Amino acid sequence: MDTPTMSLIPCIFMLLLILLVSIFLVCLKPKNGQSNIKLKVPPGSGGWPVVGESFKYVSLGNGKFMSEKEISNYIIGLLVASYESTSTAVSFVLKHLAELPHIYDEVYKELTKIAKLKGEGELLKWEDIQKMKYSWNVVCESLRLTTMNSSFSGFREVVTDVAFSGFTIPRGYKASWSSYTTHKDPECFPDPEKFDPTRFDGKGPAPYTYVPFGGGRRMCCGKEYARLEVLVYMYNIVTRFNLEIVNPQEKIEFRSFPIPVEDLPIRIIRHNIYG
Ligand code: HEM
Repeated sequence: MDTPTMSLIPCIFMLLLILLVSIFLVCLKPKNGQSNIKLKVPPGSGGWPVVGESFKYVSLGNGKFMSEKEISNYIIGLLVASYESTSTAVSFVLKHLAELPHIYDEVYKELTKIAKLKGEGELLKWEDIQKMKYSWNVVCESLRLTTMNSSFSGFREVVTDVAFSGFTIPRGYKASWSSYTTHKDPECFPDPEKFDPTRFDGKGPAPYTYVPFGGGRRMCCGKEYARLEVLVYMYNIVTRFNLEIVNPQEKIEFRSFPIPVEDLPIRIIRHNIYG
């Protein structure tokens, strides 16, 4: 019988979208009439307002409510920042695991050890996530090589004149930063194209050389949540399936997010860690 092949990206996108919308709805639901944000629940909604509608009722505290433009900006911001980033991260972790059997084997050892200490079907606990050190190093290395913010990350105001590569960027200018070149700089990461999770052992890379989540005051506020999502996903895949890449020559286009041009087909082969 043929082993199943699936195009992972659409499946991952769909699962994460459902998860995010569910979490969002749970956050919006007032608990015993009390909520962190001031919500006026639309009449007849039974306490479960739909996402877009709900924003209309969030008070800005000065008797004003959000405009439709602001609402759509927030929703698009939420989708791009949280859902595209994490689903892309998961896709590339699976790609690296499928391409590099020696890395898969180490992750498999770590994750099955955790699984076997639990009952079959028992859910992960917070302490289990803390034990996934090698697996997290693999995620970090995957994020380094296929950095999300490949061409553009956002703007920073230049606070002092900066001389760079024969150019002067004057104080007060807005500069767009990207981690792509830093992550591939051999001075920061020797043999930069090599997939090597041990770079993150011990103290790991020097400060501000590894910045997939940005840095400073505007650093990604979803980092820890993303870590949880990616590790839980990885655990559930690796403890159930072996992975084989279908087209090792598949090209990756780097737009604002890296995109495998053929949707990254991966062959999944079921295994049972309990024998
Ligand atoms: C692997 C997954 C993720 C990556 C690689 C990522 C990366 C980033 C980066 C590079 C920034 C810009 C940081 C800066 O300017 O210094 C950012 C900002 C942000 N991220 Fe993430 N992110 C991820 C997941 C998430 C998730 C899951 C959420 C929400 C649940 C989220 C919410 C945000 C928000 C709201 C901002 C704007 C923060 C601000 O401007 O103060 N991100 N993210």
